[in-house]
Amino acid sequence: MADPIALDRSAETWEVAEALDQLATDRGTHRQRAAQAQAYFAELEGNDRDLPVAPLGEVGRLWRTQLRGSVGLVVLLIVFTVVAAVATQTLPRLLGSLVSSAESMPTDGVRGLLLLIVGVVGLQAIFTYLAARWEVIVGQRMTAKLREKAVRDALSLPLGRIERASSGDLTTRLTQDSNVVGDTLRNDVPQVLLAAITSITILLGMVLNSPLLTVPTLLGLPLIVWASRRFLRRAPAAYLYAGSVDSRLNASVLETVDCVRLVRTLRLENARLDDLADRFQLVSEAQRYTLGLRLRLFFALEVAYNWPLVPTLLLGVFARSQGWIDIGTLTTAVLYSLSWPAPVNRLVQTLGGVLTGVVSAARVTGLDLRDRDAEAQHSMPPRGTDRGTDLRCDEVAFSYDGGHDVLDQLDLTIPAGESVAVVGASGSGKSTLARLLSGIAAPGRGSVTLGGVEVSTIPLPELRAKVALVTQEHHVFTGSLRDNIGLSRQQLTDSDIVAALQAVGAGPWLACLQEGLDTQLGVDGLSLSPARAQQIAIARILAADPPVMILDEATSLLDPTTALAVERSVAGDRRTVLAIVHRLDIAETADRVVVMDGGRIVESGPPNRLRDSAGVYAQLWSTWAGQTPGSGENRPTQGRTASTTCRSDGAEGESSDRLGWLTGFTSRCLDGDVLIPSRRDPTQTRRELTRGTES
Ligand SMILES: Nc1ncnc2c1ncn2[C@@H]1O[C@H](COP(=O)(O)OP(=O)(O)OP(=O)(O)O)[C@@H](O)[C@H]1O
Repeated sequence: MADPIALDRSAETWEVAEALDQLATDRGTHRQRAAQAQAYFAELEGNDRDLPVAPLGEVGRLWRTQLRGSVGLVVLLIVFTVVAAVATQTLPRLLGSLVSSAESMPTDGVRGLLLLIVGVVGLQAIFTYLAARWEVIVGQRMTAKLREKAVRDALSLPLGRIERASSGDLTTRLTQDSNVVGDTLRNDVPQVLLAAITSITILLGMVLNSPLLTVPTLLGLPLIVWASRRFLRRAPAAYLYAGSVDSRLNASVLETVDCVRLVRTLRLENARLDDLADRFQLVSEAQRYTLGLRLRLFFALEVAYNWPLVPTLLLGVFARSQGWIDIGTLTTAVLYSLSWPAPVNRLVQTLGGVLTGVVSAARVTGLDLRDRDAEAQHSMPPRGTDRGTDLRCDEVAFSYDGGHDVLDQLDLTIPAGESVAVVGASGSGKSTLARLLSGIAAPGRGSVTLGGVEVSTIPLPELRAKVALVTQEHHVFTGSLRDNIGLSRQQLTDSDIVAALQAVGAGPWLACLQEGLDTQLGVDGLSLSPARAQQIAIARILAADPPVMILDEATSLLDPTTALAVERSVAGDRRTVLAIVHRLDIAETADRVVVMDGGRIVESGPPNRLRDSAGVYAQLWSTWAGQTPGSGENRPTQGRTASTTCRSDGAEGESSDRLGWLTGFTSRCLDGDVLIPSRRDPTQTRRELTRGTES
């Protein structure tokens, strides 16, 4: 996979600026240019680690969806805003009338006018208050809905897509981008609305007062339009770019924090700081570019909206001297000219905020896009007739990102109820096979079926109910032990949960817990070792009782005896099981062993038959048996069990999981390609990691 950091580095700021300028001058509609900008950045990034960004046009759809159900509130908001703006703009006219008629009008008339002015000021204050209050109510409602939608979209993203994306990108969208959209909806959009309505009412008031004295203000308008258009041509792409590099900075910070122990163990602090500095450099360059765009806009607009005051005054004095207007009209025109810059200034100041919000909304809406992924097909009508739970691969080929085929002409049939152990060298394609069988990815060629139905076309809920994939990754949710297991299936009884825990060898340490299934886990609760967490992850799936289970080194952190017992429990009840294993004593317990090499199945058969033949498995076995003390012919390893002694706090004591913990920890950090900045040679670092693990 191309290195995103290296690609970013090659994109010097001037190149970005040049490309942005080019985009801005290209012909085409605003929407076409936004699409071009997105295509450009996709190319610049040269990888699909970032989640998709919705076309800017989609943002309107998102906001319309958010508005649904709040239309009444929005209408009220607009009414309050318009009334407040009109009241504000009536004041200069009333003051002008007061000035022009002060001498001629009787005292009662002046008093009436003064009362009217006081009334209008009161009206303006009340409606400004109501508008401000409604802005917060509407904004908060929409923000809450948006957050819910973003989290829902993130949770329903295809697994393959989440795996490809960096965690920083997803986190940035769910936190920072969602916050920005919320702020925009709560603050910037109402401000823009109020400023736009106020500007229009001022302009209308000016024209009604004196078309002649409106001319200087109108002369500034072309400059406003030109500067705004220029800004809007360049800004979307620039803000998109800024959002993207910001995500990468966050990803680096998150990953460093996530793997902080490993960073310390391997003394990678300086490498991580260098990586952060490089990414921060890109962020500050992008921010400098967007700041430059804003400053140029502000400068042009400052000139455009400040200059009418003096010409209006001069023109007004001249018109008065000619007797074309009275003193009240002149006063009103000057008051309008004085009040004109404020809303226009507010409009411009909040424009940058609105644009940032639109771009963040495009990034949040991007979570809703499901193109380019196998899982998109799960919404297609199922192909084939459902005939149970046998798994079948026919002439399957698969490649990652259009690279070489990592699975090639692979044929495999697993009848319902059979347990199959898959063994083979690292990189032979075992995990890829597991991903295809569990529907995370679809084959490039050939077919993968479950009970005769193409896996990639089975609706996701149905597929998830039938096939469970358990990997080395495990997670303990904050909550009770009961909740942690019970969330896999509704209406599980305590005895079901205990049975699932016992099936994964957790019985002894469960007995140590004073609060039993009520024991709180996670933050502020009992902290479990990774091996215990792995037991919980498997128990959770066992409790769900799916007819097909695919285990991808799912017991790697458990001690050998427990691992063996767990794999046997999983295969019980004639469940269909495909287990990827590195330890051959576990493979020996399967009905059949399948040996993979170079993306193909090179051997398949009962373990004892394969062991007695002179094939690949026999060689693997003799190597493994030679390296593993205690292993012997046809005899699974009697491994060391983690000694379980109850500690005073009710948790289990453990002695043999530490190496497993470090191995799991390092592999997690490496698997995500998270830890090693681009300038390091990954092979070298892997070697360092291995040394660190061994020592
Ligand atoms: N996300 C990915 N993107 C690109 N290539 C990948 C990806 N995942 C795996 N590969 C490549 O596909 C090939 C098969 O990998 P796979 O993980 O399926 O093998 P494996 O037999 O499970 O290896 P291991 O035992 O080390 O887990 C390898 O060459 C690997 O580098």
